[in-house]
Amino acid sequence: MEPCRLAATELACRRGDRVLFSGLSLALEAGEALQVTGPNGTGKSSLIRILAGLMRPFAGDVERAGSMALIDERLALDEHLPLGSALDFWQKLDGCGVPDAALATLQLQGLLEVPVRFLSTGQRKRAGLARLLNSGRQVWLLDEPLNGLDDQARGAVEALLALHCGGGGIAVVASHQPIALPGQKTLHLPNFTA
Ligand SMILES: Nc1ncnc2c1ncn2[C@@H]1O[C@H](COP(=O)(O)OP(=O)(O)OP(=O)(O)O)[C@@H](O)[C@H]1O
Repeated sequence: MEPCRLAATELACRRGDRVLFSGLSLALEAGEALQVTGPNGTGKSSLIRILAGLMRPFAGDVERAGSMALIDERLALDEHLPLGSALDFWQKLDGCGVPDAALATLQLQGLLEVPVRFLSTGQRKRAGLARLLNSGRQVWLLDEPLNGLDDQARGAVEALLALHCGGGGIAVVASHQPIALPGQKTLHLPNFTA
């Protein structure tokens, strides 16, 4: 697999009539992780969507190499299927299953028979992370991955991020909560407020 890379040059983001940030550049190579911090409304989610290619920046460019995955509050799993079947659906498309060890780390093994719509907030978040692992993508863009998680699950997410980057992946994590990341690089969005 080719090494992945994610770089942004002189990005600006406008929402409505407001420029949220400008002059923002970043560069991540294989194995690196970045936490994006800032108070509510500073544009963390907007930056993640720009990096994903889902939103056009007001100015600047994004350079992407490698396969990408985005996790936000929307759970891309069929609400009517048991969790195991909902994950299997994507496994068939992606050709990449969730390793048993990851299911155990995310404490999902006992929930595979439960319909997705019955999962609690934290369980839904963990299911979304299983879907992420299922996709086998190189560049992870995670929008508030710790929301709703208990301490044990937070530790699991940190462990999965360390494994992912240790294996040559890249992670960008938008979070207003502290999170342990390999290298512990931080980009504080208010520093780029226009
Ligand atoms: N479609 C839109 N049109 C106009 N303004 C928008 C639009 N979407 C978001 N915004 C505004 O852009 C700003 C940044 O939103 P964004 O969701 O990127 O912030 P955030 O830092 O992720 O916030 P939070 O920590 O609350 O998740 C907010 O003030 C929001 O109201």
